[in-house]
Amino acid sequence: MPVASDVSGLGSNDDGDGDGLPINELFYSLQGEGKLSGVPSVFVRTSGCNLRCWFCDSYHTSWEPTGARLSIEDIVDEVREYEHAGHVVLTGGEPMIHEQAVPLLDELAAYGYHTTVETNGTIYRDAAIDLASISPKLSNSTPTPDRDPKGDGEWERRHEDQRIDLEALTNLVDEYESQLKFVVTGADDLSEIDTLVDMLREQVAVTVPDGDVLLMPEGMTRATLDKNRNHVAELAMERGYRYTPRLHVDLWNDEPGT
Ligand SMILES: C[S@@+](CC[C@H](N)C(=O)[O-])C[C@H]1O[C@@H](n2cnc3c(N)ncnc32)[C@H](O)[C@@H]1O
Ligand SMILES: Nc1nc2[nH]cc(C(=O)O)c2c(=O)[nH]1
Ligand code: SF4
Ligand SMILES: [Mg+2]
Repeated sequence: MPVASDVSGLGSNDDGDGDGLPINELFYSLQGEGKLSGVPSVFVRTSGCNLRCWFCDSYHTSWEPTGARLSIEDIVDEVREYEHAGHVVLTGGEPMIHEQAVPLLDELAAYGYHTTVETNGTIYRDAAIDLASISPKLSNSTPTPDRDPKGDGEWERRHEDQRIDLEALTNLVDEYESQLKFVVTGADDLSEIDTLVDMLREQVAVTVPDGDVLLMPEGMTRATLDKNRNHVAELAMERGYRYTPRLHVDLWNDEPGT
């Protein structure tokens, strides 16, 4: 199976061939997004991303990546401390930029965990993934100079060039149980989503039901979600796609470690 080789964009968190993974945070919460919303889960958040969405709710994994390198063994030991959790969510940043995500997922599978990987869908890896939670990035995510949180649009071109990789998306959808989770900012996004879903349906060997296409309101705070969620819910009803809440934001706003 092909593996995307360009995993650049790590900045200071480039893990090369080193052992372990740069971890930004590890915490226990409820899965807040997607088909498994509400399920108690341990979150392992890697640092570093190959994209730069202007709205990224995990700024310290993308725009300013920070984290400590932990061995696979130490990560698994920490996960196992949360004895009520049978689900692990590997997220980031972009977890699939890290080659060491594969042995981590193997080890978690060996302990019997259900694994969800939250990914932007630009990199395919052959790994022990029970649910590929794919969030392809629409043009609404591009850090144009007017909405760059850090600079003057230096990442605009690179983000735009890399945000969709149809081959990686096809492999992810063909090889894993999956959901396509789009961040929606308005009605204009729907034609872009329809076009991408149609293109994918032509490429993949499996069926992609409308129920596996999820619309998620943009918003890293409760206040922003209050403005966006009803409109996005109505768009999901109109189109027959599924709506996903951001349960963690509803419950805990933007508190870290939730
Ligand atoms: C921080 S990302 C990490 C995983 C991966 N890089 C990705 O984008 O899918 C986790 C999830 O949060 C979503 N997300 C990030 N910022 C958001 C925002 N402001 N509003 C809604 N969803 C957001 C992403 O689309 C993704 O589904
Ligand atoms: N509770 C909770 N659920 C989540 N689902 C996906 C998340 C992510 O950041 O990938 C996330 C998160 O950060 N918190
Ligand atoms: S792809 Fe994910 S982690 Fe990377 S900038 Fe976008 S939302 Fe943040
Ligand atoms: Mg999050």
